[in-house]
Amino acid sequence: MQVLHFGAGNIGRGFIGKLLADAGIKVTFADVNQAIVDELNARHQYPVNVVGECATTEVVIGVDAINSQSDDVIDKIAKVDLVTTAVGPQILPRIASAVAKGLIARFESNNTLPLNIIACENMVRGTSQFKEHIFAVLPAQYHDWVNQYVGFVDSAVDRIVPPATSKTGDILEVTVETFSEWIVDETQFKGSVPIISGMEPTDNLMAFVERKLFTLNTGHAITAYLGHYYGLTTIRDAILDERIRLIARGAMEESGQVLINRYNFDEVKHIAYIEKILTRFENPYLHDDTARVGRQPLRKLSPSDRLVKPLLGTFEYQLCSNNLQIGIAAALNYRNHDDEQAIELADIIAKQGIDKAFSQISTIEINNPVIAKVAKIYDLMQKKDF
Ligand SMILES: NC(=O)C1=CN([C@@H]2O[C@H](COP(=O)(O)OP(=O)(O)OC[C@H]3O[C@@H](n4cnc5c(N)ncnc54)[C@H](O)[C@@H]3O)[C@@H](O)[C@H]2O)C=CC1
Ligand SMILES: O=P(O)(O)OC[C@H]1O[C@](O)(CO)[C@@H](O)[C@@H]1O
Repeated sequence: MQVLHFGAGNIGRGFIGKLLADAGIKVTFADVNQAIVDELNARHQYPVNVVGECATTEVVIGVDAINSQSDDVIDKIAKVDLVTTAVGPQILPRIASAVAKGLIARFESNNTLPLNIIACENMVRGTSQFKEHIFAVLPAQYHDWVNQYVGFVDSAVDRIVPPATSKTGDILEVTVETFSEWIVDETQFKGSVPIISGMEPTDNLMAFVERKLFTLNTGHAITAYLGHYYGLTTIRDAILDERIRLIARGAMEESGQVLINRYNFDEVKHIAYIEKILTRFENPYLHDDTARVGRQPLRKLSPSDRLVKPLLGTFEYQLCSNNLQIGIAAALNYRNHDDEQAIELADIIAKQGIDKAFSQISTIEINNPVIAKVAKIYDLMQKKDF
């Protein structure tokens, strides 16, 4: 089996590429970072530090790489069995055209073997969204053929992999936590579902996607934004701060009540899931900056993402949302001159005022009482009086 994986970054090298290579699959990375591409082709292997109570270094072998802006990508897509991505949601539209050209090349070479495409991004049904970008640039005459032979498989991906500086200066070295979870929608595959150790098929993907995104990512983002508010630069320091921990845990529990109502999750197991997440945030072997976890606050405040979507869920089931409101106010209060979206967020608030800005970003009606409640907390935070 052969895979083309877009994005030789933290998740690409540290999770998805590793898992596939460990399963004996031939992995080719496609990336825009030529230094990484060259190094992968020079060595065909790289080290992964798996850190937790027992630390090990595992070497991923047999890999190579191509530049994702070269025509090599088109040739590869014509031949491989699987395409995966871990590039970031904002990059998916940018690689759609290369993938569309690859699918045309596959059609022209009459390759009717099943191809499956899996986007491994922090998104709800990210592969389905990727398919829309691909179909927007793929001429209509190929749509039926692609629908017949190409599976667009949604997934949920969970492993904390912050950027880490190698002691030896190795640009390929990556450091990951022990925990990992990759869940794929078995109903969307073309051909038989491949058996790959570490890739778990399910027929109930939405429950897993929402459980991960609206628990781990909700708590993580709130920890990052409150950490920033209190002047703490790492997730570990932030989650060890009792004020932040209470709110992050409370927000995960509020979001959890929505999930329990929606998916009938077992309450005791869900609380245990939250506790496990809190220990993962505390991992003393990972250095994870609040700026990484809080990156792109406009995306994180959008209606279908980890902050506002759980809040909307509390309206649906008439549940309490005090901690989510604090977390959202902290996100609105996030300022970082190195983050384009944080700059844009500050600009929107300066021009429109907090009430209108939050209403516009979240799409919540301006008259909804939650707008005023969040704005009040935001104002206190602005005055450093929260
Ligand atoms: N790092 C983490 O702990 C986790 C990240 N994720 C998700 O995985 C995705 C990737 O995140 P990271 O690996 O952390 O980011 P990263 O920034 O470490 O890696 C992204 C890679 O994509 C490459 N890239 C950018 N433009 C490209 C293009 N046009 N073609 C090919 N490659 C391109 C970059 O050069 C980089 O190597 C994101 O959607 C993130 O939300 C999900 C779970 C955990
Ligand atoms: O990658 P994003 O969506 O910007 O968000 C950062 C999040 O990604 C992760 O790194 C992995 O899920 C989380 O640790 C964190 O909540």
